Amino acid sequence: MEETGTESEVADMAACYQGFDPAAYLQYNYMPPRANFERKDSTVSWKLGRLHRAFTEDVGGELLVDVGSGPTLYQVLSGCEVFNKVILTDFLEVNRQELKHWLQDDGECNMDWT
Ligand SMILES: C[S@@+](CC[C@H](N)C(=O)[O-])C[C@H]1O[C@@H](n2cnc3c(N)ncnc32)[C@H](O)[C@@H]1O
Repeated sequence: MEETGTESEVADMAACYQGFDPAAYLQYNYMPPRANFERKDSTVSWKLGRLHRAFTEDVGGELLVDVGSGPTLYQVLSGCEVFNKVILTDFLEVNRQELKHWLQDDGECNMDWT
């Protein structure tokens, strides 16, 4: 069967992400020195603040679906307060695995989100 334009674009995007390393991504983007959850003036603190505001003032409901979660879940932390169920998604198995490690608390995750 012939691929549609959308299927082909998704396949191209998946190819771009091959070799994606969740541990390196988390280290670079969400750990000091580049990121610091302890500092109020850091980018991650700003993002958490904006997400908290959006979730507490603007939206809420039964189901929150985060598309392209990557190996992170900070983006839904405030959402957990106002949605009954949260689904994290990613087309990379390595990212889904990273999140499963944290959920299962098996000591294999690269970042502790608690
Ligand atoms: C920038 S990364 C993760 C972002 C992460 N939530 C953060 O804030 O750092 C974007 C993720 O989206 C995923 N992704 C891209 N296109 C997607 C699609 N069409 N369906 C599902 N996941 C997708 C990639 O695998 C990648 O892990």
